[in-house]
Amino acid sequence: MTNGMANKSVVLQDVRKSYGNLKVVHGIDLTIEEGEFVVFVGPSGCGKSTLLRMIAGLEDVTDGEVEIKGRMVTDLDPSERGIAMVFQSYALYPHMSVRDNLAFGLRMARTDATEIETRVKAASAILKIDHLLDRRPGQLSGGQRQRVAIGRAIVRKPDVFLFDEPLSNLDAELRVSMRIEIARLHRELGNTMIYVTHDQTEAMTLADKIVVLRDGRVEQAGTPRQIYEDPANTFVAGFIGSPRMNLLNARWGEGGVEVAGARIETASIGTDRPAGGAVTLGLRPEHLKVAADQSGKLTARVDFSEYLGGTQYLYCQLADGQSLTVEHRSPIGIAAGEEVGLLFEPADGRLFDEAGNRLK
Ligand SMILES: Nc1ncnc2c1ncn2[C@@H]1O[C@H](COP(=O)(O)OP(=O)(O)OP(=O)(O)O)[C@@H](O)[C@H]1O
Repeated sequence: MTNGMANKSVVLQDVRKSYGNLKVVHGIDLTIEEGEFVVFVGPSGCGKSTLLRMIAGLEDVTDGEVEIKGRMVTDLDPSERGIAMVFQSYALYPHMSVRDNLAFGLRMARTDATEIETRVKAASAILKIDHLLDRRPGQLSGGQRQRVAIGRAIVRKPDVFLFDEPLSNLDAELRVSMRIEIARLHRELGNTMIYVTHDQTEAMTLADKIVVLRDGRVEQAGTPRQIYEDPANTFVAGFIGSPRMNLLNARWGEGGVEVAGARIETASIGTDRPAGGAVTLGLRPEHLKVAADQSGKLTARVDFSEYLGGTQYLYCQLADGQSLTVEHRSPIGIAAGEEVGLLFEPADGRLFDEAGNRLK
């Protein structure tokens, strides 16, 4: 039952899930190292919560194996897996004080009373909720409730923390500060954490490893930087990054690709194919710059411009009607209707084949 690999925290082997005839998770293999912060991200319905709940033991696995800290836990109850889960809905007991909410799970597990007190004290200090211990959940703000929910996980001293969109019910400002709190918590506790979100900023800022899911499959797993700079396909390229990466329909030409009548040398992007075939050129908005004199690698008409203070977004159209977003650091006085030349380093471009897979 034990594989002897102490550094592996959670291992999924060909994990599948069906509801009746509906297959929602299609065979996922994933290894999560001890202490890693892993974020499952993907569009609504891609199966992230289902996958997390299968790790937790809240959903049965239709096929495959789940291993936690070298133990096969596929058929074990949630309470036997060494995990603690934090839900979006907080799931606190409304009639109990914060102190009792924190202590409840430990009392059920017949933990010694002094030990309970010590752990409740330590957790509430970490989360700065010591002054709220005698209140009930109804007397707390959303952010405070979520802290209590996280505290309840901490007191159990789990091997693995599981978070299911824990910040979705909070307003934007509080989400940012709680995000930083969770990062700090991970640094302080050093536990393995698995976190589900559809918020790519949370994914990018919290994760050691991001797992991008679509339709019950892993599209790519890697560090935030790998996912951002080396997306495996157009789905990942378009999903991570805001504004989105521009994905332009192009054709192979001589020594490069042709987009909207312009020729882009692709030697530095590292691939070359026979002329005529279709290809997608990916350009991040921040890699495009407006040329001072209208010359440039691409020419575009500005449809709409948004001034954001530190940056300016230009929503443009190329000669062939394809749209393109430019994120201009150092705002410039450009108005809708103007023609602009756009500059970029070809090496910043990313090429994808007709199936959407990255070409190198
Ligand atoms: N109990 C169920 N019965 C049938 N289908 C279900 C059930 N629970 C989930 N599903 C389906 O499984 C798929 C994955 O759902 P899941 O909740 O894991 O997605 P998700 O990526 O977490 O989405 P969201 O971000 O919207 O929460 C969806 O298509 C969903 O409709």
